[in-house]
Amino acid sequence: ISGPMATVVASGGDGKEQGVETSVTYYRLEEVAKRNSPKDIWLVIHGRVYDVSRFLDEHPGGEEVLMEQAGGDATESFEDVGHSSDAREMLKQYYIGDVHPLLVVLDLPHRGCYSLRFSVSLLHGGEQVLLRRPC
Ligand code: HEM
Repeated sequence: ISGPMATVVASGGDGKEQGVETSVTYYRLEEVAKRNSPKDIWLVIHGRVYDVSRFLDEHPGGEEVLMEQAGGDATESFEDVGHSSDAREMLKQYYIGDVHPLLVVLDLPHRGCYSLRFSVSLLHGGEQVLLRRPC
């Protein structure tokens, strides 16, 4: 992988909706991690990448909690708060792309143990892959 991101164009649905194409930009966690300054903040929530730079001032929970998660995976803290459905709806405004499942694997640490299950829907119709580095 040479660049920080990859863009994949997938045609949607069963092929009946002709001309409907969804373009998704995939980011590496490495690239997201760089966006951690007060003027440039990205977060990952449920595998999706959000640019919340212009949301800092508006967040009802304050900017500090967003700063703490800057450049990282905020899924757990986002869920712990029990955000309302309105809050979930707001996410769409800041969505910029997905974390690519394969790029997640490339970003995994070479040391330490982990066990990760993910689906490679792009390659094989939703097949589940279990990746494990034992302790
Ligand atoms: C783009 C991502 C986020 C959006 C759109 C968002 C949106 C909101 C909204 C609309 C509220 C008002 C209450 C509600 O409707 O649930 C809220 C409250 C809150 N948020 Fe977020 N939030 C985001 C990320 C986060 C993250 C990552 C944290 C990390 C801890 C967080 C912590 C909080 C807290 C603590 C409150 C409670 C404030 C209170 O009740 O006094 N939020 N958020």
